Amino acid sequence: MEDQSKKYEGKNSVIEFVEGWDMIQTLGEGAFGEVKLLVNAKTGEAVAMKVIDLKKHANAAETVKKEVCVHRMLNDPGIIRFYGRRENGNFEFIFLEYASGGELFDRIEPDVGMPQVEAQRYFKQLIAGVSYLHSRGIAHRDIKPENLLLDANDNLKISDFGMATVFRFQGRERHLDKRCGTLPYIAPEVLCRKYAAEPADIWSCGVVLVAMLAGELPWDVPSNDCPLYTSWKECQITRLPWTKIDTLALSLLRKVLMPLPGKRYTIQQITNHQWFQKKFKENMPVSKRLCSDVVDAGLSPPSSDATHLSYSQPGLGFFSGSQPVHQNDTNDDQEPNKHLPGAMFSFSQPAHIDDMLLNSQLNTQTASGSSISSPLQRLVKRMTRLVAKVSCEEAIKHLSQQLIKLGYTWKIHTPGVVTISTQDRRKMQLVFKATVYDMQTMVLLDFRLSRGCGLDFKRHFLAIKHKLADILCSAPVTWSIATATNSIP
Ligand SMILES: Nc1ncnc2c1ncn2[C@@H]1O[C@H](COP(=O)(O)OP(=O)(O)OP(=O)(O)O)[C@@H](O)[C@H]1O
Repeated sequence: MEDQSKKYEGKNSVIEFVEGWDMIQTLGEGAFGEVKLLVNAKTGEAVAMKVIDLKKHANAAETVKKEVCVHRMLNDPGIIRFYGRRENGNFEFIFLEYASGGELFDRIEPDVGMPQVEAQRYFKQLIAGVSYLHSRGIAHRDIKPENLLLDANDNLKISDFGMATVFRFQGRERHLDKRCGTLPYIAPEVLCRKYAAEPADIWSCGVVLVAMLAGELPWDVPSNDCPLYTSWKECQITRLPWTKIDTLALSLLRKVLMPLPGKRYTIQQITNHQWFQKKFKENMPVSKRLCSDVVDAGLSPPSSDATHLSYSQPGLGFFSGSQPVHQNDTNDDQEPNKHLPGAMFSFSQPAHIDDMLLNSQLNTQTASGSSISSPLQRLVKRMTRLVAKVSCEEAIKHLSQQLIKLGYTWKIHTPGVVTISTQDRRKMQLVFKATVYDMQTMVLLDFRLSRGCGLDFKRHFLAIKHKLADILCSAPVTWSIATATNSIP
């Protein structure tokens, strides 16, 4: 088959990955590579593709094999669907259900969190997903808001099975001993002894709940040399973040974040708890919020319900007709583009359906002239994007100057991508990237976390945003739509 990808090489265009499937944007970055969005130019179907550079890390191949092995066993609405994998040279490609709502992490406002009603909804879905995993004998071992994705209907999906393992097989359960996870979310027993799988995941869910209700993490690490943790153990709840959380939620957290795993609440007990069952008053239904955002922007409301505003998801073997991807196949017939997309996408010459839709969102009109109702529209408050009123070059220049003033270390490896390095509040490495996109009528600065604490990343983002005030659009008419849409790059 002709390698169509060659046609689209170049940093200023959308790249066709395999025939009919365009690589639109980078969705995120992980330890072993990037996650890209693939869209079928004809049908609009969307797929997330995890690209793993097997040569980059010594243990990448083994880790990925295990991840695939676990993930392909799972089939539940609360879990990101696994479609298949493909290997090509040094790269492994994993095809996954696309979660167009982004990360749960993006819904948490630093130091604030989110309304209880929303936190409860996400927590219920998280617990349902974890319950399914445990019923299949799988422990996730890295539950945190960055690994909890949201679909077009704002439903939570557990993702990233890189640390997952089987703890129960044919009715026989084993204790785990691998110390893995992310320190602030990890259960205390994981750090010091063999541990039971289920209570350890449940603990991490509790920390996610704290992050949702308070917008901050309760401790750096649950060990006795961390004063914030020891004070929790001693039931001292008269300080932050506990003072931000209401009594009923706190009473649940006391049981979920119970240091002794044997005394910790089980999923059954969590679901029976009053806070879990309480009917909180809705602030405003999502669909109403969607309409009011549109009205705020001076635009006509969408014709369809928010629940329909998504890409459709292909079934297994979504390349059928050209190149089927079976879950355990390695298929080299179609050469994936080795040159993964560069930065500085330009949408000035839309050649694909996606480009038109992207532009239509910004212009509030679809190519056919109808008002906002494209299936790509998603109401996602991505808080780490900015719109500049200057050119790409000026935006980068200004950003670089401000980064120097603020004392950051930064580099430009790829044109249009500024990589910023610093330390988080725990003195751990924090790396994030600012990618500058030319959107024809405006310049978009998209900040994304590469490594480190997500909440600290947001704090740094706000400091940088403040310094960039001079070059930012204050209130463009289309901005609430643009920011609210996860479909722009
Ligand atoms: N299916 C998906 N749909 C949309 N975005 C996704 C999807 N999968 C991953 N992402 C984005 O890419 C990011 C990195 O993905 P993921 O965590 O799976 O990679 P990883 O290499 O396993 O990362 P980690 O370093 O956490 O192990 C996610 O946090 C998310 O923002």
